[in-house]
Amino acid sequence: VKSTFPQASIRGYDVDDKAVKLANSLQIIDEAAVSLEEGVKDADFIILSAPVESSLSILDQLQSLDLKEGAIVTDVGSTKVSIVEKGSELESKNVTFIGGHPMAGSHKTGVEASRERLFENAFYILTPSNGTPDAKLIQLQNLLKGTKAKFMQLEAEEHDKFAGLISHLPHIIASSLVHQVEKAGEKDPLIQQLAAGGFRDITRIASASPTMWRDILMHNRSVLIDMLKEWKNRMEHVESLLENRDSEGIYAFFSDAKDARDRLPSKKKGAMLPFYDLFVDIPDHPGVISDVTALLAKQNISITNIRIIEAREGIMGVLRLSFRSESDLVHAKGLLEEHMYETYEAP
Ligand SMILES: NC(=O)C1=CN([C@@H]2O[C@H](COP(=O)(O)OP(=O)(O)OC[C@H]3O[C@@H](n4cnc5c(N)ncnc54)[C@H](O)[C@@H]3O)[C@@H](O)[C@H]2O)C=CC1
Ligand SMILES: O=C(O)C(=O)Cc1ccc(O)cc1
Repeated sequence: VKSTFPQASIRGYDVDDKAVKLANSLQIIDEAAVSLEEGVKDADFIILSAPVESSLSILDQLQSLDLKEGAIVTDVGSTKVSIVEKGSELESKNVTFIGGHPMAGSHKTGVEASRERLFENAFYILTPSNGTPDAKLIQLQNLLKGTKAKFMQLEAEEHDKFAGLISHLPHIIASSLVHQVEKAGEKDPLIQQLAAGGFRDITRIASASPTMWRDILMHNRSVLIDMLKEWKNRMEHVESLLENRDSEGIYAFFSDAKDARDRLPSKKKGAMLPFYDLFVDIPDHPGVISDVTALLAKQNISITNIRIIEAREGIMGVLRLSFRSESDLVHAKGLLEEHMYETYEAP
């Protein structure tokens, strides 16, 4: 928002004080509000970015708070039907609710996982309802144009079906795989050590916030129940291919999946790329940053992003280094600790 509207003032509120403080010191917000009430009064736009169940509770609270006439409220939740239904109640206050879902992110949570270009080239779904004035929809897209996302309008029901299939079901499957390996690992701890490569790729998302995912499942229940039935049928099909030693069928199972996977539109820079962050405490004296980067360069560890956080005069600053892979991160951490730097990873 700031890149397009430098004059805009962004007020942030979170039930967790630490989150607001960090957002303030990273200059993601201009001002911390002490309460929801203070945060929303006079606001032209209100963006809810809490887990779905919490956003529903915030929408309830907004009903009894003073809001500016004509204000636009939107959210970024991963499910839309229940949110859009609750949001429409704000019409009685002359406030427009438009559901939103930027379809990009990562398995990381918290303010520290925010990125200016996170939504670049990603689809940003908006779910206006029949009564949503066109002018309000245009105003919201205009506000968000600095994200450089590709806006798309969907019905809330349609959204929940699509997101269920491409995001929520895969999340359940990833977490189930981790459970299966964890269970087997109780008997045979070597299994966990061997779980690398493909297993880590396919299960990365299982490291995401359990609160966020509980809420997503609770609010896309019926869609996911149907999809799990279909999934179980598919697994039974694989099982029967194995039981029947159907080598041709097994080949076709993989070959058809490969063809379909290879036809998917390619990933564009900026969208859905995982990142691995390491935070390094840096004393406030010249040359420290070049020392850190030189140490990593000598070991051929590439940094994909670097940012200095909270470097005010006279205090210890924090350097955020982003890497392409977890192994680069682990390597860098070891190296910097050997050189007496204090490091820590984002939760
Ligand atoms: N993580 C991701 O990759 C993506 C997440 N989303 C959606 O965005 C929303 C937020 O997700 P994240 O930013 O990842 O979660 P997060 O856990 O990083 O942030 C959520 C924040 O909401 C705060 N919060 C909870 N209840 C609150 C309340 N009643 N009032 C004020 N603040 C409250 C929490 O303290 C926390 O700081 C979720 O609805 C999620 O479905 C959408 C696209 C991508
Ligand atoms: O980690 C990833 O790759 C994601 O896909 C993150 C994500 C999680 C939830 C969403 O609704 C959208 C994106």
